[in-house]
Amino acid sequence: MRNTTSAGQHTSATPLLQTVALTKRYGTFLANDKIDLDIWPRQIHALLGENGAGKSTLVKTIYGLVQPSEGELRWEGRNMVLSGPSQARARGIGMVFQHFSLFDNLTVAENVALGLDGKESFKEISARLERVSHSYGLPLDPKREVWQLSVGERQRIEIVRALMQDPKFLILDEPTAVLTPQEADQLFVVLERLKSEGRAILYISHKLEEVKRLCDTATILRNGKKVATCNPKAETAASLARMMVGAEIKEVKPAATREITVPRLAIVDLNLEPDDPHGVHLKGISLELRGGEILGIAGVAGNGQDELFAALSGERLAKDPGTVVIEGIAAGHLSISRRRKLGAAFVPEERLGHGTAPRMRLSENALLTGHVAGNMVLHGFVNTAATLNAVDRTTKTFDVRKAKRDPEAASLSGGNLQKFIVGREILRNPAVLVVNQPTWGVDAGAAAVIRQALLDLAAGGAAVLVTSQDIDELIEISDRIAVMFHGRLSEPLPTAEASREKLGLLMGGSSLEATEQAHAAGT
Ligand SMILES: Nc1ncnc2c1ncn2[C@@H]1O[C@H](COP(=O)(O)OP(=O)(O)OP(=O)(O)O)[C@@H](O)[C@H]1O
Repeated sequence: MRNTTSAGQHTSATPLLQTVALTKRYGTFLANDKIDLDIWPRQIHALLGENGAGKSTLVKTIYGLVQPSEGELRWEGRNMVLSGPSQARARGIGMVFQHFSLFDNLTVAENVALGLDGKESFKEISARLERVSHSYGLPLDPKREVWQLSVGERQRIEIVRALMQDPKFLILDEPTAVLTPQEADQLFVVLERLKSEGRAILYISHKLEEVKRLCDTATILRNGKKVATCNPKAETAASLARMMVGAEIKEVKPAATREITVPRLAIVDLNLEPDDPHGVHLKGISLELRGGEILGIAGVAGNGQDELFAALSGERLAKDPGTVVIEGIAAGHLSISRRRKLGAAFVPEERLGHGTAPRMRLSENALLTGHVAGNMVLHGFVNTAATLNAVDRTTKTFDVRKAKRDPEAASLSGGNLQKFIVGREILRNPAVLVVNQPTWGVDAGAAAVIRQALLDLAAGGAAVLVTSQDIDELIEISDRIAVMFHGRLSEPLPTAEASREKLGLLMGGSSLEATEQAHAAGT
């Protein structure tokens, strides 16, 4: 499959895949508008655009999940009509989705077997899974159950499952959004190898620096239309962002003065056994967060961040009420609504299912978390005007793009749903905000809006606890940063002292490991 020279010119006559004037309408809304795209073998092709620009719609059409309204798909120069993903896979098109489609209670091998169309025995699938995963440097234990795995490992399953079908063309939708810098580096090695094997890759990402580093070509969509194709290596992150947005992106500015006030959130020696035998045990976590402050928690996914969120939000109750203190009130035993009534707001990492009910309209979702504080329920009746008003306000402030005023949550693009959830909670003006991965999947412009809103919320007197895998984000907005590792939290560092390198080492457990050993020796 040698089709490009080292200089990057194509030596094959026809692209591997072409979209010709590809158009997708939802009602009167044009999600994709006459898009022409050429993908060549041995090419890593970026697909860029703001949230809602039409990237997922385009790749879902190429993968047979969405039927185009007009236009044509061509595979190796010939017209291709796909009635579903299995037909796409049969041609050699693989896809790794932004949201994983894995069953938590099944093993790695069982999950992979479910996604394969072939007729291999389960034993053969397990053996091949182990072989393929090791050969690409993405080791997986076929026998482990998915709920035991970190986000990075779960994504590895999706990638290995796609690779087991020996694809000629692999689509990845924001693969590094939930990865640490080290995990992302590992993934890039795999992608370079796939490219050198002659495969083509279509890569959706909002991280422009990584696109510059990895991709040979970039196609940029805006409002459903293709607006440019360029060599990202010859662009700057700012010039790529400008092409996506059609304007300059605003810089995030901390308030000139921020008054640090009273303690609003305290965690006092929180020890929590996991729900399940393989979850993370929270050990001796203590911190105090005052009004006006943003505290960042960095860490590789799966080190207790989800367990800490559950303990703070009230999804998990603590034995001792005094381990979680909100606005001076011992709250460890209180339900999530009672904690909300104290002035706290919570934004979980998982958008669909956890952050929103996917099949409910946005206004109904607004009611779910807003009813305790707002005027959304009057005399026992839902005040529809108030719930719609909350949707409109969030939409306007956070530029949530959607096809109609009050659609089902699941119909929003990933980034727009994230903007809606984070925006909904910020606009409630909480005294304490606990947010996990605030800008996961959000485009550069919208990420700046969300970060600015978090800074403004703190400037207005709230205490903000942000957990993120994006170290640069934490450095940009936090006053102090702590690192989670194996269920323990490091002493927070003032951000001025928290370099990328230092945090990276702490995330790998460098100094916390010593603390753990000391604890182990002492017990
Ligand atoms: N099933 C659907 N019904 C109605 N509208 C839809 C549907 N699917 C997508 N849309 C709309 O089409 C537009 C494009 O969505 P798409 O998911 O392709 O965007 P995207 O560029 O992938 O965004 P993101 O970066 O946020 O993932 C959005 O405005 C979305 O609301």
